[in-house]
Amino acid sequence: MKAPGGSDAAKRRAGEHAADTVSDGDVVGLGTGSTAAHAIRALGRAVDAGLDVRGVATSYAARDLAREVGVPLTDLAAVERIDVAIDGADQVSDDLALIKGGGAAHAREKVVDAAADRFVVVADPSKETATLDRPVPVEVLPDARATVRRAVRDHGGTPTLRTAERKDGPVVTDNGNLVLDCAFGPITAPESLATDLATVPGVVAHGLFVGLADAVHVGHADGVRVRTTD
Ligand SMILES: O=C(CO)[C@H](O)[C@H](O)COP(=O)(O)O
Repeated sequence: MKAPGGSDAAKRRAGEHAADTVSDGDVVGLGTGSTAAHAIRALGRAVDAGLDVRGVATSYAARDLAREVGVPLTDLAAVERIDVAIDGADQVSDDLALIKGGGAAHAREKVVDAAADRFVVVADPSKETATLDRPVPVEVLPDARATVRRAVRDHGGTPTLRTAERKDGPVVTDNGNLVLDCAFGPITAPESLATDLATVPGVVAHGLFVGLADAVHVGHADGVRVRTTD
């Protein structure tokens, strides 16, 4: 479930600013979504200008874009660590907890973002909130959708199977799974909800990213504000 709106100029400023922090020789996690796409395009231009990096894509979409703009790719399965990951978010709280998965790519995004020495989030101001309150995307094994739905309800959530306007039936992720968007209202204890969801059998990955982001680059009309946990 995509977060509404957000100015493309602000997204571009954030993406380009984060791409500027990549160093020669880095293995770079390439996030998914319209804001991370600006970072990938900026990296493509930097590669044209001589920067030596290898990208690790978080989705088919990120991989296709990286190929199109000339960012050399390596396989996630071939790397043990990543220097920096640049990825978008659907919501960012005051303490840099995130909701991700608007593009249903959060399972692979979590592996890549968590493996990075530096995880840089790119966002526009519409993503900022004091307390997370958007539905949390939960990727589930298809056959576990009913049991996971019940477990989500037991944890106080309201699950909705994700569908797409231009497809009959449910959205199927890059990993062949389904997504339940789970509304919990304001999430005042994201860490404990994250643990609860992660331990439900059949959950492949959920979109709460707690304690992972090192910095958030927020694009504004007049520049970029960098937020950190310090
Ligand atoms: O988590 C994601 C994909 O699974 C995206 O990073 C998130 O949806 C933000 O996308 P956008 O930059 O287009 O607003």
